[in-house]
Amino acid sequence: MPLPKAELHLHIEGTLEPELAFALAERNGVNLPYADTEALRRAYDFADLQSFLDLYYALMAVLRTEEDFADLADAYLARAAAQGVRHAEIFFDPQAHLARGVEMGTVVEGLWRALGESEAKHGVSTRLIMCFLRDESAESALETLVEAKPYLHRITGIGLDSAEVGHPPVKFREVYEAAAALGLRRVAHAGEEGPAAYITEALDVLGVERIDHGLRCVEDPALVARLVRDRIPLTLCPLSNVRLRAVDTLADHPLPAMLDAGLLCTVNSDDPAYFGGYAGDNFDAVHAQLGLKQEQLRELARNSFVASFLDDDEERRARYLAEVEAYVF
Ligand code: HPA
Ligand SMILES: [Zn+2]
Repeated sequence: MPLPKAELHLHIEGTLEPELAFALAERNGVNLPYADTEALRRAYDFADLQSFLDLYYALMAVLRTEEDFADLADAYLARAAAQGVRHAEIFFDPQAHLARGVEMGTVVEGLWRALGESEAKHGVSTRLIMCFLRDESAESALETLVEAKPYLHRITGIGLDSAEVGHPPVKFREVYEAAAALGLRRVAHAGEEGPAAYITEALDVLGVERIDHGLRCVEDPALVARLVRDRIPLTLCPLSNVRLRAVDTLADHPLPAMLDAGLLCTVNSDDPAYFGGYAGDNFDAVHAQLGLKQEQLRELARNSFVASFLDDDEERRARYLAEVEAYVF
């Protein structure tokens, strides 16, 4: 039995495995410019975040109907459950779908078909987090929030993703204020490729409660001290960092030093279909290649539930935390 954990940094569009991409392409009459799944997998050789994002957005062409989004999410939840994920807070990128003529309702209700039955079917509780694309305009983000208003009963929070450098958090001040006024929780990607200053800005200007990635905080000791003091969670994604060349090899990843510094680190998969592994695979990799001890893996699992948005269900959080403490490696 795998270690129980929460996954807090997971883009549902990044769980599109080549096999499902081809199946959905056929169902929807979409032509993919790859001969087969092997040829597609060979394209997963990324130089940086942008080269990944180009393929990530292109493959979304196969996602058209509620059924497609439901199948995508259900496949993820089945895989996650098999790797010990008990709770998943799932990102989605509505602008990438709206731009292709797929409506907000198709995306949210499609995802919800799978999320709504996830507990009964997979034993995984879920939350949905709507991300804005930071390389799109602030106006577009505000319009997207308006489009989402009929579906806010399904959406726990907002996030910020896509190309980071040159798109600082302050660009999205207004939409984060509007979302806060609507009672939405706030997170943002910061310090993946962008500088540590973007992490500080996300905290100060956007009022985020968690930082997605946050890897580059290590370049700013005063920021590290603040993150430790304020118990700000970081949703790290080790295998993603290797595949997108944020670190040279997994052995170079600062996770052990970050844990030693007292940072509230969590380990997540980001875009598992593209980056070589789901949540449990990331835990296995930091154990095998970064030398994290079993008790450090338990700390990461504990942190994942502490950092989760289970504040509306403390009884459940306590149950999950008890599972972590009782786990025998
Ligand atoms: O790792 C990521 N970083 C930024 N944007 C993203 N969108 C999907 N995955 C990512
Ligand atoms: Zn991400």
